[in-house]
Amino acid sequence: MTTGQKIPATIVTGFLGAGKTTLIRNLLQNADGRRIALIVNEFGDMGFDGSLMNGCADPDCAAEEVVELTNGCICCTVADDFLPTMEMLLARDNPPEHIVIETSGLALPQPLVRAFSWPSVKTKVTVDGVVTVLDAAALAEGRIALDEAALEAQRAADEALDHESPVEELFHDQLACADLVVLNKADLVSEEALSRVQTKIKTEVRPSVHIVSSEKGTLPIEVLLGRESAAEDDMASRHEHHHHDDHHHDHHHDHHHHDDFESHVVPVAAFASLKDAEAKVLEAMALKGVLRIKGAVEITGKAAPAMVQAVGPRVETWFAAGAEGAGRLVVIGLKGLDLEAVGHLLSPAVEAA
Ligand SMILES: Nc1nc2c(ncn2[C@@H]2O[C@H](COP(=O)(O)OP(=O)(O)OP(=O)(O)O)[C@@H](O)[C@H]2O)c(=O)[nH]1
Repeated sequence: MTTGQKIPATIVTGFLGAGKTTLIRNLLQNADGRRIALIVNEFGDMGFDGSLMNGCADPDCAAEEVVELTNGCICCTVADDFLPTMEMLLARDNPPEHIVIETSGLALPQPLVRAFSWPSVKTKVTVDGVVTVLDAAALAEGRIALDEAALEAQRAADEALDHESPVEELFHDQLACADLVVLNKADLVSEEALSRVQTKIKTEVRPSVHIVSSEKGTLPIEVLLGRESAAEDDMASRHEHHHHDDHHHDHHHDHHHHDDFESHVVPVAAFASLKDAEAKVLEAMALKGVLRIKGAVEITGKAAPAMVQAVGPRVETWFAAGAEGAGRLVVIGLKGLDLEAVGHLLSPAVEAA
C-alpha cells in the first residue's frame, strides 16, 4: 500500500449494449503505462485480443482469477461477492494505480457505490467517478423513454413494459448516480438528434454532471479518470427512484440484477451464413421482451466462429478466429420473455435434437 493515499476506482455503468465494454477496451489500450485493474463480470465479455492478453485467455476462467495484460494492466472477474475481489486486488504486492469496474448492464450502480463504505475498502479506495454510458441511437429513437409522454406512448405500444417498466427504472437510477454521462454511438445519430438527447439528459442528472459524446467509447483517459468525486460520501444526492427490499444485502453483492429481467444461454445450431445468422437474430430481437443477444455461433463450412452482437434493431456479426464457446447465444430480456419462441427461431435443429 502506498502513502495512505486512496486508490481511485471508476465505475462504468449503463444499460445493456450501450457500449461499456467497448469504452473500457479503449481505455485499457490507452492506459499509457498506468497500472489499471479491471473488474468485470466475465472475461468472455471483454473480447480481449491476443495482443493485450498475456496468459490465461479462457473465457470460463475461475472466479477471482486474475489476468495480466501485456500493457501492465490486470483484469479479474467478480464472483458472487464484490468485496473479496476488491480485497484480493488490494492485497497484491503491486497494487493497481486505478481500478475500473464494469457493472452488468442490468445492475444498479448505487449498491455498488455503497459497498465502498465497507470498512476494509473505505480506508484504501475511493470512488473516482461513476461513468454512465448511454446508447445515443436508442435514445434518439425513443427506445428508452426520457419523459412521461414518451413513456406512456411506449407503454401503450408494448404490454411487456406495462407494469413496473424496469427499463426506465434502471435508466433513471443509472443517471441519478452518474458523475459523467457518455452519449455513445454518436456516429449513428445526427448532430441535431444528439443535442436533443443531450438536452433531455441534462434534466435527468445532478447539476454538476458532465455530458460528453463518443464513438465507440473513444474518449481521452483524462476525461474518464481523475474526477475525484468520492461518490461513496455523496449517496444522498444519488438516490434511487425505486427502493427494493434487498437493500440489506447491498454491501455484499455486486450483482444487483433487477428481478424484472432474465438472462438465458441458448444453444444454437450452425447458421447457413453470416446473413442468415443476422436475419434470425434480428427476428429474435423483435420478439416481445428481448433486449440483448450476444455470443459466438458457428457458420456452416467456416472454421472460425462468428461473433454476434445485437442491441435493439442493430445486429453486428463478424468472424473471430480463436473465439471460444461457439454455438451459444446469451439472450437477455424482460422477465417472461418467450424463450421457446427465441429457441425456435435461433435453433430449430438444437431444439429438435
Ligand atoms: N455504431 C456504433 N456501435 C457501437 C458503438 N459502441 C459500441 N457499439 C456496438 O454496440 C454493441 C454493444 O457494445 P458493448 O461495448 O458490448 O456494450 P455493453 O454496454 O458492454 O453491453 P452489455 O454486454 O450488454 O453490458 C457492440 O456490437 C458494439 O460494437 C459506437 O459508438 N457506435
